[in-house]
Amino acid sequence: MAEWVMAEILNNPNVMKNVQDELTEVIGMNSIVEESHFPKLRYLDAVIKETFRLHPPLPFLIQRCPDESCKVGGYTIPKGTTVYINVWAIQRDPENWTNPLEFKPDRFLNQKWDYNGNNFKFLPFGSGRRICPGLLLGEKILVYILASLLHSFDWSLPKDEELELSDEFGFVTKKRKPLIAIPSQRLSDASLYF
Ligand code: HEM
Repeated sequence: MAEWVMAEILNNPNVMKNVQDELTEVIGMNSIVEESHFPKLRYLDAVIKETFRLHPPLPFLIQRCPDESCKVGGYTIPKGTTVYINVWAIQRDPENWTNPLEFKPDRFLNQKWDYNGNNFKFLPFGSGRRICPGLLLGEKILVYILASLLHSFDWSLPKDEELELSDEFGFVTKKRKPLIAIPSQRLSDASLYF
C-alpha cells in the first residue's frame, strides 16, 4: 500500500508539495516523525484515503455466504450463495464519486470519511462483523512509514523512467510494475538519520 501512495504522490507533484509542506509545518525540519504528530497530518491522511479509494488492497473483500436467503438492494440472495463485494468498482463508480479516476485527495479533507465501513461508498478495510481487525494497526503503520519517508527524503524517478500506475488483478491489488524511486536527504541535520 505504501508503494501505491508513493507512486500516486510522485505522479502528482502538487500533492507531493502539499504533503511535504504539511510535514514541515507539523514536525519541523529539525525533528523526525513521532506518533503524536499523526492527528495533525490531515492532508497526508486524505492522500492515503484517496489512494485506498483507487487501489483498495482487497478489491473483493472476503466472500460472504448467507446462511439464510435474504434480499439486498432488491436482489434475492439464496442461502449458501458466495457473494463478492466489488469494492474496487464501488470506489470508482461515477454515481458515488465525481471524476472518479482522478487522484484528488481534497475530497477526503472534510473529515466525513473514516475506515469504519459505515459508508458503503468507501470500504478499503471492509465492513460489518468481518471488518479488518488490523485496521488501526495497519493505518498507523502506513502513516508512520509514509510520513517518515516523505519528511526525511525528497523523491525523484530514475532518469527516463516512466511512472506506471496500472494494477495486476488478484486477491490483493498489486502494482503491475514495482515502483523505483530515488531518495535524497531533505533534513539538514545528518545526525537525524542515525
Ligand atoms: C493496510 C492495511 C490493511 C488493509 C487495507 C486490510 C484490509 C482488509 C480487508 C478489506 C479485509 C476483509 C474485510 C471484510 O471482508 O469485510 C481484512 C480482513 C482481515 N485482516 Fe486486514 N487489512 C490490513 C491490515 C491488517 C493487519 C495489520 C492485520 C493483522 C495484524 C490484519 C488482519 C486481518 C484479518 C485477521 C482479517 C480477517 C477478518 C475476518 O475474516 O473476520 N489486516 N483486511
